[in-house]
Amino acid sequence: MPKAILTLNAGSSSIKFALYELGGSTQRLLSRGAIEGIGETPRFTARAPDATVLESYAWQHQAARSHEELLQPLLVWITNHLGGEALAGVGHRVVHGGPLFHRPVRIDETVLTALERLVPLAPLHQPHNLAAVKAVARLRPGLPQVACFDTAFHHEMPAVARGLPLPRTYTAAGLRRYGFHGISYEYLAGRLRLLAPTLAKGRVIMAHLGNGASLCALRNGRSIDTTMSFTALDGLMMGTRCGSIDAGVVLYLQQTCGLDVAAVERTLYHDSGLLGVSGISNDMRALLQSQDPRAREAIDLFVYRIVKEIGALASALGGLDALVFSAGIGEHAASIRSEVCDALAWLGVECDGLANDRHEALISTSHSVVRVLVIGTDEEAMIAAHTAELLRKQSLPYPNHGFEERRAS
Ligand SMILES: Nc1ncnc2c1ncn2[C@@H]1O[C@H](COP(=O)(O)OP(=O)(O)O)[C@@H](O)[C@H]1O
Ligand SMILES: CC(=O)OP(=O)(O)O
Ligand SMILES: [Mg+2]
Repeated sequence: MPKAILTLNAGSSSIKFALYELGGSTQRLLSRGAIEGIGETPRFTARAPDATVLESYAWQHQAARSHEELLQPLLVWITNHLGGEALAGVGHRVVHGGPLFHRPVRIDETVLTALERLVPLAPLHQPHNLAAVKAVARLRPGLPQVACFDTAFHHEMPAVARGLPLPRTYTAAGLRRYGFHGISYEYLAGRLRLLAPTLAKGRVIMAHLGNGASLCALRNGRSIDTTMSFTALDGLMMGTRCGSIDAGVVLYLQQTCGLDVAAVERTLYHDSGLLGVSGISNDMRALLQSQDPRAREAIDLFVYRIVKEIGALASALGGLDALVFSAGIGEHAASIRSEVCDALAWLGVECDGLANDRHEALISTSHSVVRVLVIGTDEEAMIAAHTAELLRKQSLPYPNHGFEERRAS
């Protein structure tokens, strides 16, 4: 019976998963899927690598459901699908690793407690990431769980890129720039090394444009700066998040508009960005199809902020050799890519319209000083690789860890 790794990326409205067979030194994708519609009418879908549906299950009634209740059918399906209990471990996307965690780590009670303390630094993600960890610990005590961090890839950014110009008492307490989407950037850096090894050693900017959006500047495959910072609220405008904003706005919202802390958090994380500016949707597809001028205004601001931040990161890199688009918008929205590229003509970016419309891997012309690429990201594959590596290092079979100790006591 083959051993397998399950990856979980738990968010507020969905839990994305992937199942990999554990080979000698590689992992083979068996299935990918999601539990979607959490908080409304949840449904679970598992697909084969070719996207055919293997299993689909909808809960009967709309209800607030625990992660445990939501993950139970997934674990049962995995057991049946694999022909027995064959999971070797679960790898989680955990968005914030804070100052302590800068590589994947086996999760025990101590690790979990440390990660809980980071919830205020990633209120949109961390509580859901950790709820999935706790649910798996209850459903499958003894099953090894590994946390892979969005922040880890940026850990070695130069000190100047990590700094925040605040009094030392605060920076000493951990207030610094961390950066996110690192699992995605690590995957993309690996893909670029395979596709264009020489280019990968150069000055590269990657644009992860999904619901959350950020840019990463890489030199020789390593992050030297990124647009998100202490929290995943900084940098680019996003689906519902504002991105970089004058800190004075936060004071004004509280002091003059009378918003309390919870209302400020809701405004900046949930009600801003594409949704807030358009008043229509946080979904780029809906905005691109809309005739409403507010949709265009939101898209213009989204593109403008990307272009401006690319200029800033190109300065940090001292020039630019390659620009990589990725994630939902970056991989699929040709018009957004072409608007960004057109505005970067001064930097030597020249987009090939036909290649761009066809979503080809290389979308710059042969004259373009900067190579422009579209690379699909795969955070799940990266999490599976890290989880498998860590479990191998700790050599199978696994010793019992903190969760069981607590249960036994
Ligand atoms: N064909 C498309 N054209 C334009 N935007 C798209 C397309 N497909 C997906 N998107 C956009 O991608 C975004 C979601 O990106 P994704 O990487 O899936 O986000 P996340 O993983 O953070 O949920 C949404 O704004 C969605 O509208
Ligand atoms: C860190 C972050 O913004 O993640 P996501 O894009 O999944 O919301
Ligand atoms: Mg994502």
